[in-house]
Amino acid sequence: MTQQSSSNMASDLTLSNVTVGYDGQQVVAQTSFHLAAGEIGCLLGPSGCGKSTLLRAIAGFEPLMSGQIEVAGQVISTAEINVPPERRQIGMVFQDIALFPHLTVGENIAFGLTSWSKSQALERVDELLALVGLAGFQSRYPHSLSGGQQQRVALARAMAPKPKLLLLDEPFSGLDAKLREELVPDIRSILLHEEMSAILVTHDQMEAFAMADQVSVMSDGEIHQTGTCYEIYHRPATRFVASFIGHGDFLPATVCGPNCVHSDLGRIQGNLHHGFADQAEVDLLVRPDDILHDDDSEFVGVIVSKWFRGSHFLYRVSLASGKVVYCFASSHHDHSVGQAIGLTIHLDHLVMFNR
Ligand SMILES: Nc1ncnc2c1ncn2[C@@H]1O[C@H](COP(=O)(O)OP(=O)(O)OP(=O)(O)O)[C@@H](O)[C@H]1O
Repeated sequence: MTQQSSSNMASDLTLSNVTVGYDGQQVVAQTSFHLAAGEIGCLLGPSGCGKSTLLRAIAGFEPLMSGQIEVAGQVISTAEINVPPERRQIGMVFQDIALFPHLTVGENIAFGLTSWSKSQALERVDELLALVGLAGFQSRYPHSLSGGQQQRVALARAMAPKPKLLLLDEPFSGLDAKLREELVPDIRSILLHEEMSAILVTHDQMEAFAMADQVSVMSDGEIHQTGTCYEIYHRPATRFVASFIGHGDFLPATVCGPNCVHSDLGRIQGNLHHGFADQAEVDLLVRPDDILHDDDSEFVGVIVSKWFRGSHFLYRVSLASGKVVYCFASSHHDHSVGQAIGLTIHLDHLVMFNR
């Protein structure tokens, strides 16, 4: 069989009430999400929450206890059906890069192209090397490449046969922070260029934000929320998502109308209905970017700690009540711990949870 070199047809992925476990013990329970064709999804959560287990189930390495997985409308896993991994047309990239050390870069990338004609395989290798920024590296061996270059080759190898879906299991965690920051957006562009649907597993939210169109936030074997990066940060569906994503504090507050709340920050009028009853006692989520330093404001807080972040300062400030919150300030506003600074509140959509 010869393979056409036409562009990849991206596939969608649907998980419906998927439960997976080991030795009869559930590890991931009743998880559902849909990833549109050509999009990059992310499973984000703390260590041990079941991200890799779910990814391995999608790849076909773990059978389902119940539920269903579909790729491009075709059912590949249920409790009764388990299409073998090699017949799923799903590519994988792992944290431990695992290139074949005795094969050249070109041979590594061509490894899954045995059913392609030689000329098409060579063309595909050249195309991918150019795409991952390693044109001319065909004859090099893996040991002569940097970690970042090896990860690019691993990506090219996984993409070479044009899989329906690419699974990336913490592929950047072995790389240093600077390299990761450079590589992650590049890999996103490469996947978009190849129109390849992909799922990234990570516990690093900055990586998720830089890479994903859609993030599923997991804890203890459950997906708490699937949404865009903006949604999971600004509209967290659960307390766990609110605390796990970004910095933030919960302030005790009392509802004072359909889009109004009263707390230690005073009375705040939001711009969206929050859905809580009048006078309800709630916890209000306050992010660093909700409280800005403003020299002209009479509402003050006392700095209890500070971090210089280059473009800005992140302060922890104590309010009159003793509650401590984050405050965001431009990096020119270098104040000392113990100093009182003016604050303005920029909370327009109110995120609240029952107390
Ligand atoms: N082969 C296995 N047999 C039994 N239990 C397992 C097996 N693999 C994983 N587990 C357990 O399943 C749970 C979820 O593990 P999993 O590796 O899916 O989590 P994770 O979110 O990917 O964690 P990490 O980010 O640390 O890799 C953990 O409690 C783990 O100990």
